[in-house]
Amino acid sequence: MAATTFPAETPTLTAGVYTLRALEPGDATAVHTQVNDWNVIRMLSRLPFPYPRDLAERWIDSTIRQAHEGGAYHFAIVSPEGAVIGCIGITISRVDGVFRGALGYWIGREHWRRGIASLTAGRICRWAFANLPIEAVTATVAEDNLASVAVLSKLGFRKNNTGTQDFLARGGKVPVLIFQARREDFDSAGKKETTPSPTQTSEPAKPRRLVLVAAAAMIDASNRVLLARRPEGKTLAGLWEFPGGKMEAGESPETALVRELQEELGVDVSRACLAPFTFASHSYDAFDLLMPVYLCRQWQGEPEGREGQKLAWVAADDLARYPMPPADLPIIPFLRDLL
Ligand SMILES: Nc1nc2c([nH]c(=O)n2[C@H]2C[C@H](O)[C@@H](COP(=O)(O)OP(=O)(O)OP(=O)(O)O)O2)c(=O)[nH]1
Ligand SMILES: [Mg+2]
Repeated sequence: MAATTFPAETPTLTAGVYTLRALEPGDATAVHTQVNDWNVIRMLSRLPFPYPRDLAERWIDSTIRQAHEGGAYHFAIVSPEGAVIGCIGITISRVDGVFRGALGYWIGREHWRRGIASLTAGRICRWAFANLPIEAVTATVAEDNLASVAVLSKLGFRKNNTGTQDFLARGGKVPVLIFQARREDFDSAGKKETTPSPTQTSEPAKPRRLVLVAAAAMIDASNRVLLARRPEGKTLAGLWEFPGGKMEAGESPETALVRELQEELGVDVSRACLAPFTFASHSYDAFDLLMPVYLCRQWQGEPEGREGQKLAWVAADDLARYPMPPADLPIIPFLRDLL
């Protein structure tokens, strides 16, 4: 089903001046030359040292297969000059029915200390949370890998556990730190309200911003509800929402919703077909959301994701399987009762 589908290919992404793209057989020489370096390989658990050239070829083949199977997405990090200077990837695992991604990367030694790991790891995590049905990203690093500990901490990962792991190149077990990040760690809007620090409490409280959003539960002839996946780059990326958007100055909620449904889905809805249903009210970190939700059973045109967002028609009983913004959760039981 849609909430658990994985892309069948590794996409091409940009991170600053770098391009992240699927590995190709022609990358084997660059991969081999750079990874076959004790300073790089000692931090990678599954790689032997010395690293044979044909292993680079076989590994690249396996990355292409893994992407087709939805098991892992590995990217070559390509410099503006077109050189492969490192690799980064997310490997998917499923524990107790919950998908997670394990982040792994290496950067060629000549390219260290330029922030490339932070930049590309942040990019891959944001892509993964917006596009894969994962709940968390983990990263396991050798305890003496201070550079990676700094990278992960800066990105918002938290140390979750410790352990030991076999490191092939070091010939035995090495103490490791296991870091984890969740979607909200990469998204300020999704973060829980935090307790202010003592210095903050002595400052006058900032006025809260109220954001008015109009949204629709569009329901088809089979009583399924239309959900849209918030695309990467927006707040709450990767979460499934009711189509809609912010009311602009001077707009009524209905006018805003008719406009948003045309812009986002390419459907024509008449105001008479919008029936007030319920509302959501939620305090996000940065603003208070007030969102009237309308029912809509009639429109013209076939809804399509005009802003690159994925769409899913979801039966009431399946709604809970689609991660939604916290503001929307109280609405689900109402929809279940209705449908
Ligand atoms: N449309 C919609 N927005 C929701 C839902 N739940 C929820 O918390 N929100 C929040 C997310 C955003 O902070 C805000 C809606 O903003 P938006 O980004 O969709 O606004 P928009 O369509 O006008 O897009 P933009 O032009 O501002 O990018 O409301 C929901 O079910 N539907
Ligand atoms: Mg919107």
